[in-house]
Amino acid sequence: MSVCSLYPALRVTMPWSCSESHLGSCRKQLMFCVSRTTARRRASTGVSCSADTRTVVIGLAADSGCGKSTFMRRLTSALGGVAEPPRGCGAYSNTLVGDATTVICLDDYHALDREGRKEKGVTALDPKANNFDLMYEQVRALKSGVAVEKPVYNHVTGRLDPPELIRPPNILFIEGLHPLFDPRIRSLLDLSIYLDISNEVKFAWKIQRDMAERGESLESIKASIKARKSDFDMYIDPQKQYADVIIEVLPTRLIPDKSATEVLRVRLVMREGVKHFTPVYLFDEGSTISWTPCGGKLSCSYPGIRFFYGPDTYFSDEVTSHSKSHSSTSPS
Ligand SMILES: Nc1ncnc2c1ncn2[C@@H]1O[C@H](COP(=O)(O)OP(=O)(O)O)[C@@H](O)[C@H]1O
Ligand SMILES: O=C(COP(=O)(O)O)[C@H](O)[C@H](O)COP(=O)(O)O
Repeated sequence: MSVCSLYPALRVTMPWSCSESHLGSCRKQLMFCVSRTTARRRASTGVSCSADTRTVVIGLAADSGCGKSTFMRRLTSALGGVAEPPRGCGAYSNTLVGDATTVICLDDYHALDREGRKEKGVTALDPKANNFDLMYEQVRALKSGVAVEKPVYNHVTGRLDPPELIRPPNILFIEGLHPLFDPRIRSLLDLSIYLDISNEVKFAWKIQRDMAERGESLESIKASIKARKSDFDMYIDPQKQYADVIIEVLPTRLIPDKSATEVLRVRLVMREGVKHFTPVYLFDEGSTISWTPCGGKLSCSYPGIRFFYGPDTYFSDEVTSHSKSHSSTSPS
């Protein structure tokens, strides 16, 4: 392979692209934000790279329940083929292999299993519970074209299963709690993404997922959220300062009486000057656009859609803000 490009996926409207079917159902509000200087370059978003011999590595960081797996499923399918666990792996593999992509979940590098964390009184978010040396060695090996035997963390038993073979793909995603935590691992990343989901939305997503899919009770989920809060603030949230792309999901400001988890606002921030990454601008580079369509033409209550693109700041960096609001109920 000589060139790879991710244009459709990293246009990243994430799961909420503005399609006709979404416009009709009126549930979410979107806002995108891109850096001002990168916005000057060209109209399409993309990662491109010459990759004759090496694997492109993309990190996706977020807390539990923030949509990492959902995002990865969508992204890998957009990049070709149905991403599935590797052939011959155990039943509880956390890995997804697609035509050009492999997604590994960094939970597999937990150094302490569930019992071990309990004994030591640490959460999975604590760096002490994770083996960053091995994570670094294996991501580095894959990036340089060498297959690895990666551990597997079994989320059902809470223990480590036998390792699985991971071959170097064209594009390797490393998703999890800490892809941007260790500077050695950051240095291996060609692109980094942070999903910054506001507490209201994150907890609603996590509670519904953990109850439906992981058999947890509401009380135990709430207790776990509480127990993890300080480690989230200390070890997970600060990673966003290193991300090239930040996707914020926040409660709406459009409809004050709607519940925060029904109507969402999304802001996309893209840093400038990232090698091989060409962020998006809307309509006309460097311009400011604000658009609110006529409510009478929407199938939802006015203003169901709001769209904005213009200057903004992120961690003191000047960025340009894209905002697009529309409504949709489908999460992914
Ligand atoms: N883009 C989205 N829009 C709406 N809901 C979402 C979205 N992404 C995730 N969710 C909800 O959040 C839950 C947790 O998402 P998941 O991808 O499993 O998170 P993570 O892998 O970060 O723990 C999902 O079951 C889904 O209900
Ligand atoms: O925070 C996470 C990440 O999972 P996710 O992002 O998929 O929620 C999990 O709590 C730990 O990996 C420990 O796993 P467990 O709680 O199963 O022991």
